[in-house]
Amino acid sequence: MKEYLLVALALLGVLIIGGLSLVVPRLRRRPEPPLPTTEVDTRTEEDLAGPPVEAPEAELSTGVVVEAPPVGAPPIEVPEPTAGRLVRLRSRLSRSQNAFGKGLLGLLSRDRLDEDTWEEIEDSLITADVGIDSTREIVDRLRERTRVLGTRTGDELRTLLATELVNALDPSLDRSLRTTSTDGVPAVLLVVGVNGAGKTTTCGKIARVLVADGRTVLLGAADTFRAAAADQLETWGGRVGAETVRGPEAADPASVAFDAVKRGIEVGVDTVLIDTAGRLQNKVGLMDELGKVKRVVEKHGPIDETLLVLDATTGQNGLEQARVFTEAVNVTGVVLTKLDGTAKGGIVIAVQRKLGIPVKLVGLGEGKDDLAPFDPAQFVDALLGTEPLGRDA
Ligand SMILES: Nc1nc2c(ncn2[C@@H]2O[C@H](COP(=O)(O)OP(=O)(O)OP(=O)(O)O)[C@@H](O)[C@H]2O)c(=O)[nH]1
Repeated sequence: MKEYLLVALALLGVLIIGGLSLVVPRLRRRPEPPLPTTEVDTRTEEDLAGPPVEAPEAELSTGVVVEAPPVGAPPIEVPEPTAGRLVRLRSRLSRSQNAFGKGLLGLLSRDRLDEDTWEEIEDSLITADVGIDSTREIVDRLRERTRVLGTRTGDELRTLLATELVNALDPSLDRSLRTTSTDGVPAVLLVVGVNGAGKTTTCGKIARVLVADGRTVLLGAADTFRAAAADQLETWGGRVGAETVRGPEAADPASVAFDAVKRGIEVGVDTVLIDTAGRLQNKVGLMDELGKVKRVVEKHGPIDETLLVLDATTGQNGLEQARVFTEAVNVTGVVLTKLDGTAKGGIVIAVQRKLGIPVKLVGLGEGKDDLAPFDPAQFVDALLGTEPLGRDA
């Protein structure tokens, strides 16, 4: 009996030891993670921040800093494509539409186009800021054509008016933006204009237009007069993943512009967009400052595009200020902002005629993508509140 008890105890001991040897290693081993159903993001904050941004050489001398997008920044936006924007935003021209569409078309559809009616048509065009010379030309041609063609129906008159307005906008002008890099050197766009015209906003919107079209962009905050302008620009850039080069407050705008292009060459972007200040006491100061920005930037290569930003609501007065800029730098295109805020859409015609420079872009609101490439036929259709009449739109 005693032997049986000893054998049973020995067997029990063997069983316990065997069981433990199976269980203990399992307890020690870390449990296997469950098989992931989706990819797990194992990146650290450093990984997310991307490769470290090298400080440009110039930082040592001028204090210019490159702002990389902050860690944890909101996701990069994909702006809407630019094709057809003017058509989509045509309702923004509703104030001008009343003057042109309702006013002019109403006059033209009167039973008798007598002398008084023609005078009223002339007045309407002048009131809409078309400018005296252009108005005379448009009305003379309309009178002549209605007489020769014996045009009477509303549709025919509308077509004639539209044709004359499009002609006054010279559809043959080149309105493309030169934004493609050549031999690894980015295209450089300088944005000028009086303060408050919408320069910084326009720079941001252009950056979005370029990104939407697949370009890489770097912004240069050479408006060092107003500290908030650089912050504003940086916010615009950050939204579409574009770097901003800025300097300390009241830094030399030319040195910031220089460093922006230098950085653009280093990182190999397609386009460098430079925002400038317009708040200058007098014409000489403005000419000096912009002239210097131009000379210094051109040490890297020629400036590809100089855009003059004009506020459409300032009408004919804005045109006088615009002249100062055209004398200081070689303006290659006009951006007419705030067309949504005026009934005087005719200013586009006056601007082109007076300055002899094509309107390339129009601002139609404060929204991020409220900037459209300018197209004369689409613009006239929007002004008249009509559908395209078989012209190239
Ligand atoms: N309604 C409307 N507002 C616009 C348009 N473009 C710009 N603005 C507004 O105009 C105001 C001035 O714009 P900014 O871009 O700061 O002007 P700025 O020329 O850079 O001004 P400074 O930096 O002071 O020289 C802002 O409130 C913009 O939102 C537009 O097309 N339509």
